[in-house]
Amino acid sequence: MMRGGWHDRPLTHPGRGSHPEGGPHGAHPTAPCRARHVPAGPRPMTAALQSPLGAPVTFERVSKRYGDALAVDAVDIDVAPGEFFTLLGASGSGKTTTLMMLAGFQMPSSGEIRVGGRAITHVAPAARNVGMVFQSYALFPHMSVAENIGFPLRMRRAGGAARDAAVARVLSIVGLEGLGNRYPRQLSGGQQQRVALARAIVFEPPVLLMDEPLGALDKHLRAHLQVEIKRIQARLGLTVLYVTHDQEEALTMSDRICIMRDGRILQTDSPEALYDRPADTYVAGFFGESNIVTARADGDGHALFGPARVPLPAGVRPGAAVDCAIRPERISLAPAGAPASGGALRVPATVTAATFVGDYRRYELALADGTPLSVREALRETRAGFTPGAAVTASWAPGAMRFFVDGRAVA
Ligand SMILES: Nc1ncnc2c1ncn2[C@@H]1O[C@H](COP(=O)(O)OP(=O)(O)OP(=O)(O)O)[C@@H](O)[C@H]1O
Repeated sequence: MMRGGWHDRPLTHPGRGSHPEGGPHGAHPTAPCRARHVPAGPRPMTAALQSPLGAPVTFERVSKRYGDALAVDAVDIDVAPGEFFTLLGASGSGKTTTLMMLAGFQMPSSGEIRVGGRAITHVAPAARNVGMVFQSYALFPHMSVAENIGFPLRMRRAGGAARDAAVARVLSIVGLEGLGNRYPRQLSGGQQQRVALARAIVFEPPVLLMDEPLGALDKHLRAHLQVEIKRIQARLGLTVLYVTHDQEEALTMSDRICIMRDGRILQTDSPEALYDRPADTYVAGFFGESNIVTARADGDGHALFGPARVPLPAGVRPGAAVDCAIRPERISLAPAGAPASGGALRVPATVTAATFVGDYRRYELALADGTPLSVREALRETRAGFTPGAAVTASWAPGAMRFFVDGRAVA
């Protein structure tokens, strides 16, 4: 929705799963249900129709308490101008509450939020100038597509010609040229979500909030719109705060991802860093798979991963229980007895299961002492796959391993 303003929205708060004319977001009973009124927009229309750069967004020690429950616990977030920033976490981790505090629909219990360097914690939603898109499209059913998209501009008293031009422009940006006269009920789910996106960006807000915007769409359409949203965001230079619980979506779309759990931020990093250097076992478990063996550190800086003796990072004290992790795709397989490549850890194993999964093969192995190991091998035309019972050597670079003590990564 537009500018986060109560005036800009259908009469109910368009939370996930809610219909524009239906009940408010169940998890947010305090959401606004005000009648529309014409706001004093923060910028004159002429400025709003120029292309602005995205604004930086800062949360400083922001908490939100509902009664006894701490939904968001002293979070610090810094989003750069034009950055695609994703909040990712399990259900109830505080993602939506964080977004709603930025939109102005929830008031922080403590801390400060700034947009473009300006403290907005006590600024009314209408004056925050953020665009919003929700899983439920929250379109006005009695308005045409063009009227829906032009609505925020009308609320900002944009003249007819300027409004028509802006609507035509965003219709083209979201790929809906020619559909301006249709009504929402005459559109597919994906098209309706494009209208919602067009409506959120028509006044060119420097910050766009998206809360599970693709959650209602099928997988194929999701993938398509993910690319579209990224394209539009890059083209307009918008700062995007995006909420999802889909890790693949987060990895594909984000410049940085902030992992939330129980209202806290566990790690904020690039997708690559989160995948390769998770700060703890929870984050490691969030993305992809890992083979994890818990072992005792010996007095010589090593631990046994099954039968393999692996070097540990400096700083692991002797006797500590260490979770030693290696991702399935970092392991190579060769027939037993094949020449060794230098530097790799090499472990004899037996294939217990082999599965063809299209672009890769997945193997389950048993190491000599029975330790199970999953391997994911990209298909190579030059070699046939191994079959169950085959004797193989599994190998990987020691540097590909990650180690955790008491759940925290040790580097
Ligand atoms: N209005 C409210 N009153 C009381 N508790 C609330 C309210 N809104 C959210 N909560 C609680 O705050 C916590 C965080 O909720 P929030 O909706 O932010 O999580 P989320 O990560 O967005 O979850 P989901 O992915 O399921 O939407 C949850 O425990 C939730 O039950």
